Amino acid sequence: MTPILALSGVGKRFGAFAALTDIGFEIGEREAVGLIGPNGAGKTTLFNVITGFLPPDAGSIRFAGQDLRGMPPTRRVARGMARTFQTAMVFPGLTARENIAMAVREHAGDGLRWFGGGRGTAAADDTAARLLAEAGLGHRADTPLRDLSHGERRIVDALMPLALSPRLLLLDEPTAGLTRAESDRLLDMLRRHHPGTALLLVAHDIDIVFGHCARVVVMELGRVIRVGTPDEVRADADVRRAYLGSAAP
Ligand SMILES: Nc1ncnc2c1ncn2[C@@H]1O[C@H](COP(=O)(O)OP(=O)(O)OP(=O)(O)O)[C@@H](O)[C@H]1O
Repeated sequence: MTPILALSGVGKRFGAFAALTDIGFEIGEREAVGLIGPNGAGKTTLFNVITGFLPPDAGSIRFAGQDLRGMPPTRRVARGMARTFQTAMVFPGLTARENIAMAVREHAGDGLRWFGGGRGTAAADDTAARLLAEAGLGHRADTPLRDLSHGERRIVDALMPLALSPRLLLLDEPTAGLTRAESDRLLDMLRRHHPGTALLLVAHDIDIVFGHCARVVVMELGRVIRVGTPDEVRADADVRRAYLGSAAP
């Protein structure tokens, strides 16, 4: 089967500094893949290259079989590649449901008419309510974003791109600042209610990555040093040296 994402020989330099060198790995349809590595390994740079915010200098990136060279981020999103919501389309004074409904309508090309109560408002509202209920936040749907806890906000952040029903969701530290229980709940929700969405998950907490991803890509100094199952990665001497330190994970 064609992988949803396939990287081959991807490189990125900042001047003389090689931030990414010869990056290659694949993500299967519906697969959850973790991306770990010490600070400065190049994880965020790789995210930006995959999503089109930075052009690579070398290599190819294919999404569902299509070469993404030169494709702007908005077209990548339209084709089913989403990342944690980073635009200004978040309104602290509006409720959780209203914010997510706006993301749904934005995706449907109907964003600005939201204010006028245009067509599709009820459907978008229903989708938002369903997403919140699935995430265990149904009781907070009518709470303004600014009144949610940090953990609840992170869950809403992750729900915004799900409004796009993406084929691939890239999550850069979605669990930062969450308790282990909140992190597990967020990732369980993603896998249970959105099994058709493949994930690329960056998280500093390796237990979260090992616990929720079928395979793990390990980066060090801009290179992939290992791709394997959590057990394989845990047992790998290079990974221990590079990322995990001398202590066994
Ligand atoms: N715009 C830039 N110009 C120059 N160097 C950059 C730029 N962006 C990133 N770098 C460098 O590229 C390297 C990789 O950074 P990146 O943020 O991708 O790593 P990371 O694995 O995400 O790290 P962290 O876990 O700390 O977020 C770092 O040495 C960083 O200083």
